Amino acid sequence: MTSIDVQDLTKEYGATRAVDRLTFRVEPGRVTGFLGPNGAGKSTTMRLVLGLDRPTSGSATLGGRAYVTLEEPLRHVGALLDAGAAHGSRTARDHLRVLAASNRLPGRRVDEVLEEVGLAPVARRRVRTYSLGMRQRLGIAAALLGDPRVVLLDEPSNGLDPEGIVWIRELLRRLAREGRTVLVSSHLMNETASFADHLVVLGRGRLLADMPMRDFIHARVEPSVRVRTTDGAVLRDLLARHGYDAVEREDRDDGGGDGDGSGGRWIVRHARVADIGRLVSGAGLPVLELAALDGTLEQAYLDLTAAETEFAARPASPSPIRPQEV
Ligand SMILES: Nc1ncnc2c1ncn2[C@@H]1O[C@H](COP(=O)(O)OP(=O)(O)OP(=O)(O)O)[C@@H](O)[C@H]1O
Repeated sequence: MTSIDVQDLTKEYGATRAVDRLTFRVEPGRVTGFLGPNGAGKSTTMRLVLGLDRPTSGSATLGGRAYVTLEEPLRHVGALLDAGAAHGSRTARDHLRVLAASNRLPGRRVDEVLEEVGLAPVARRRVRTYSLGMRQRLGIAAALLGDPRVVLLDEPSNGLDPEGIVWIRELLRRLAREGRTVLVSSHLMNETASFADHLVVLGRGRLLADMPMRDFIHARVEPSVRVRTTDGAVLRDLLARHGYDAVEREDRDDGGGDGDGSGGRWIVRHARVADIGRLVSGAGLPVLELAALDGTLEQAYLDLTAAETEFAARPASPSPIRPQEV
């Protein structure tokens, strides 16, 4: 199995330390989301892993080997770093055929990956006529060409239409199921939440988090419960007697209640759905609605990176944050 190992990695550009003593491992068989604010060092780290730049110190290896020592590297590692990398005057098919030939890959792989990324019908068009999303698909085709064990994708959803976004999500999940090592950078938190199992988060070149996505969210966003019963006042007193901090939330649609005289929904902070359900039904109150409010990756991420964002356009959000009251 091929992991990516980043060990004490540092990269300086003049006075800028883009990557700062970074150590983490990307394991096979899962999708690792690579997150961090603009300028955090994600692309630089990927470039160092791919041997496109030399570290100032430390190392980045694939299955224990530096990229530059790999023969026919596309057979080991596929990467999408810059969707504009293909030559505009070439057709997509020719672009891939050149790549395949230089890595001694069979020509049939070109047609297979063009089919896989949905570009087969336009494969003979020049790349300069491609839209951003089509170029992105071509970059992904190039990454998959050598059937590699390791896949690194920098912002793969960039420019993709909704169908393309669903497609990339399913592709990433499948690559992980096949036991490949998949590292994907993104600024789209909902997207990342839909495909990542694990997260590596950077801030100003340093490692801020390296953990399962679920743990990352649970550690930062307090769990809450949404509940509605036939009698809001009785519910409020009951919850208060048991020490729960609950607030009534006006319904957005009709300004309160569902026409059944029950009042609005209550959001109970620091609560688990089983505890609130037991309490309310134990008191004999009919439950009209009961739901766990899970924190989102976006909330957890913003909480962590608020202090790390070099180019923040607004003040940091208060902490701790609550799940979205949807
Ligand atoms: N070739 C370079 N020369 C000088 N500085 C660079 C170079 N490449 C990156 N940097 C600097 O290194 C830091 C990290 O940049 P990097 O592109 O790795 O961040 P990133 O996390 O990928 O950001 P983004 O999310 O905006 O793509 C930034 O301060 C950037 O300006």
